[in-house]
Amino acid sequence: MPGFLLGPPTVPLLGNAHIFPTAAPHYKFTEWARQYGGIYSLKLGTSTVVVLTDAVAARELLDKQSETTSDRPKFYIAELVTQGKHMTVSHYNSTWKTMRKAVTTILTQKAVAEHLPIQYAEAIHLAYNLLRAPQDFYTEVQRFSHSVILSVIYGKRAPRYDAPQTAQFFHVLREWNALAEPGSSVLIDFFPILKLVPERWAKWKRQCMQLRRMQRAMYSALLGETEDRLRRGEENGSYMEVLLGRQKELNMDDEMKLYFGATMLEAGSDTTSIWFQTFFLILAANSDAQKKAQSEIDRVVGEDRMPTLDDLEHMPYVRALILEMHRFRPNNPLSIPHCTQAPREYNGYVIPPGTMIIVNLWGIFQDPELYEDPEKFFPDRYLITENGTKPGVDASALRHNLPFGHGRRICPGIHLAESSININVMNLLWAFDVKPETDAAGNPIPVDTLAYLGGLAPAPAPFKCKITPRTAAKAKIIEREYLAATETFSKFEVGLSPEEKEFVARSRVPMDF
Ligand code: HEM
Repeated sequence: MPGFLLGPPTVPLLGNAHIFPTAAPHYKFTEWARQYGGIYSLKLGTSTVVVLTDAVAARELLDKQSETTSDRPKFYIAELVTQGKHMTVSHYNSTWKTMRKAVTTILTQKAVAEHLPIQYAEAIHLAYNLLRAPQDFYTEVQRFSHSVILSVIYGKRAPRYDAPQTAQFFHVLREWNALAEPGSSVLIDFFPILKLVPERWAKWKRQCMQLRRMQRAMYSALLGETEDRLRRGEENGSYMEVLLGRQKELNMDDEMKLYFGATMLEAGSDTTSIWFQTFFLILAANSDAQKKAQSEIDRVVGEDRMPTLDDLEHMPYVRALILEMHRFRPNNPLSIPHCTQAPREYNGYVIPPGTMIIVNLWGIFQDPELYEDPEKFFPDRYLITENGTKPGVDASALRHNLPFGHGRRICPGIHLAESSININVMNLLWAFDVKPETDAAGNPIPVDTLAYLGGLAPAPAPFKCKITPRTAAKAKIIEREYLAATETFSKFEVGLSPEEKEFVARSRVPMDF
């Protein structure tokens, strides 16, 4: 006899809407999980939300039954802005399938290996910029992530964060994130009557239209640049060149082409950069783990060269540190919600079609039944057991790429993200010491590792830390490698603004470190 899921008590009409958390919802969802169990439900109006704080349930429903649990929930704001063409939030339909097929061809492990030269070069540029302006680390990691994906997709790099096109991209991205923030958008989805509010009283409708105009102008300009280069016979192997040649075969209309680029740039720029902002935050708070990782890197790499990806297999502690980073502060604490397209039954519970399914990664990774002292940053746990859990615990539903999601919606950028993470973690630990900022009396000002902004992928609230080269010799090696990467960069230094050209030229004048 099927049963119904437990959850917080509801009130007529609203269900749980009056207690639905709008800021940092993963905390409340985790609190409820400890009370109602690893799978419970919430009601928002007439709709149902199921929260999974249980890796087994997530695997059974989202990995194993992926053909009926890969839809995304209704998202009216995204519909207005992108007309259903943004792959990350698009419904599980033919548009999504076309775009997913296109993305899979560029981001396979083999294809990503071909992008490694520009990833290495950008990682060296990141280290070089940190020598010159360490206080800008927060925006510099954004520039790095953006430049890598911009080169892969549009064949041009972003050498400077505050150059007009790059600044505009991050401005539009911030507007989009703010508008799509679960707090503001969820109510419209669950109480559709709000859609009828006329535009003059609904500021969010005007904001959606303005954002749509900004997005279309920006992505049309980028696409136009690629088309012009193609016409001039100046191809440089970017994915948009391939796509323009195979548009008919891939069955993409112009709007899909535009939003395909948008999805990739947004997903590729925001995520990896948040990972690195968190990395600096955690290093500033954990000097012991930092020193342990540095001594392993020094043993494997030495003083005379920078690390390479081949070195990583000889660095168990650094690999453990990366896994612990993903567990301790997952980029998407609630992954990205899925939605059922058919009735499901799990463990005797009924899940109706159209149910939003949220995987509470935060709650899973902070579960004291699974992890010893889960609130402690402790990379060694991944040296003790494969999944970092307490010895003897059933961890068969955990996997190292759990922070990248589930089933057919699993992050297609996983290989690109992993190479960026692996290269930079080794480089940065090899090259720099990261410490808390000090006050006027020289006392360290502790960082707050729980101070985060909002959104589905919350970034650490801006913070200060001290990033200093570990030795002058290492600084010189970074500079040498940066100058040697000029040839790799030059292929992607196309269509640069005067500010960017001037910046690039200035950055290639050797400094006295
Ligand atoms: C630290 C880095 C990253 C993390 C932790 C991450 C995590 C995620 C997660 C949790 C999802 C949702 C999966 C699901 O619905 O089950 C996702 C989706 C997605 N990610 Fe990533 N991601 C990262 C980097 C990237 C990069 C570099 C790219 C692009 C180059 C990318 C492109 C995408 C796209 C396009 C989707 C939507 C997939 C779909 O809906 O079918 N991600 N990512």
